[in-house]
Amino acid sequence: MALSGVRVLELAGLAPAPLCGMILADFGAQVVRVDRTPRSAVSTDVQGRGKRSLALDLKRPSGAAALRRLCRGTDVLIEPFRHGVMEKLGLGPEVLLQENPRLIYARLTGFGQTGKYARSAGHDINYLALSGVLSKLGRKDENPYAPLNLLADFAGGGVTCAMGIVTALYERTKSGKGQIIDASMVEGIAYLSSFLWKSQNLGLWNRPRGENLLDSGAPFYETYKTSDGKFMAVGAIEPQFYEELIKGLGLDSGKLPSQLSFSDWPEMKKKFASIFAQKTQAEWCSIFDGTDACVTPVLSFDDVASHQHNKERSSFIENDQEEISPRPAPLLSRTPAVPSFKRDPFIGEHTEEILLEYGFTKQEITKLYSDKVIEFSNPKANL
Ligand SMILES: C[C@H](CCC[C@H](C)C(=O)SCCNC(=O)CCNC(=O)[C@H](O)C(C)(C)COP(=O)(O)OP(=O)(O)OC[C@H]1O[C@@H](n2cnc3c(N)ncnc32)[C@H](O)[C@@H]1OP(=O)(O)O)[C@H]1CC[C@H]2[C@@H]3[C@H](O)C[C@@H]4C[C@H](O)CC[C@]4(C)[C@H]3C[C@H](O)[C@]12C
Repeated sequence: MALSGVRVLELAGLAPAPLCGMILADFGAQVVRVDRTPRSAVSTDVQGRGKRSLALDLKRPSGAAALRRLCRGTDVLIEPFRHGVMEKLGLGPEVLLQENPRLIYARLTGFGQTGKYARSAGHDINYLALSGVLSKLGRKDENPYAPLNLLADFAGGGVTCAMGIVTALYERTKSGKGQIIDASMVEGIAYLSSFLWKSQNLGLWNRPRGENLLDSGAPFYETYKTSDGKFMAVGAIEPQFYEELIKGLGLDSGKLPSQLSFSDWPEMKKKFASIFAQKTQAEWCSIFDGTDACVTPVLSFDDVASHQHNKERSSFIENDQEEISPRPAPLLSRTPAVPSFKRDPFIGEHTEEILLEYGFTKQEITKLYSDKVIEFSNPKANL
């Protein structure tokens, strides 16, 4: 796999850092999640695929010293705390990079390492708000609306940080040097929104929220309810595709206002809605599948894996526990990701084997254990 041989330590965090670690593990890196001890009964990390767990108390001097030692033998550290936490533990980048100049120290936070909010708590919605993007999301006359925690946590956070890590790993092949990555989710999501900034001059966003081309203003870029309570998604932007949509709906474009007549959009939406409400989702699929009308079913999580297209591409996978989840993307032709099919690790499940691998002796491990700095988990006790 592309990242095989890369050693990663991921300090356990909430949502973005676990995704970042899972991406690296899916593409072949050896990812160790450093969990807290005393451990809670169950890990809250649902993105532990392919990782192993080491339970280590970083607040104890010997625990922090153990992490320093682990960092000397690792390529990447992913750190998910607000600014100042690592410094307080004596584990700031100056210390760790001095001991291992090849280390890539990835700091994945909401607000970044500097600035007024660097030490403030926050979550996805706050980062999205500060990036400016939240102000664009939502329907007409409604409050701004955050699409779950997908944008800041995962796109602007986990994925962007993984890109930073892979870029730094590539650069290191030339310089031999590591570096610090300051991955702010506010900036990650702002960067992802470059298109919105750059397209302002095209007049795409001149109207209030919810009245523009791609923000649910246009009738041809909308979801519509079907007679069986499901939905269809319509994205017929280009005139030739719009024409196919009109045909599929049984309308005559000669008798309709022009596609880009903004003032007619609200009425056109009502018309489209009443037509979509007359057939089931399956009926609409049989009309639109195989056309260029850009009309697709809005699939539920129950239906998505069995949809013919997704099945043909094996886009979803099932692990040993019969849990279905998305296959890693993108597909690399020679060295594709090979996700683990095993269950996620229990906290502390691999403490001993990891420490041995990183050069700790049995005696050192026993001492850390008797000092309650590390913890082991017996998987059978968790079943
Ligand atoms: C799914 C829920 C999560 C949703 C997340 C969401 C919407 C997000 O936006 S996540 C993005 C959050 N932001 C960031 O990650 C940015 C950077 N981080 C931060 O800003 C902060 O970390 C913070 C604000 C997120 C949290 O602040 P906090 O004060 O708690 O932490 P820090 O200041 O960073 O300091 C960390 C301290 O911890 C010490 N530490 C760390 N590691 C160790 C260690 N190994 N040993 C010792 N000590 C350690 C460190 O030293 C710091 O100490 P100090 O403060 O003294 O300096 C899920 C959210 C809640 C989940 C549910 C919940 O857990 C209950 C159930 C549990 C059960 O097991 C499973 C079901 C649950 C219902 C569970 C379900 C879900 O997972 C949640 C709902």
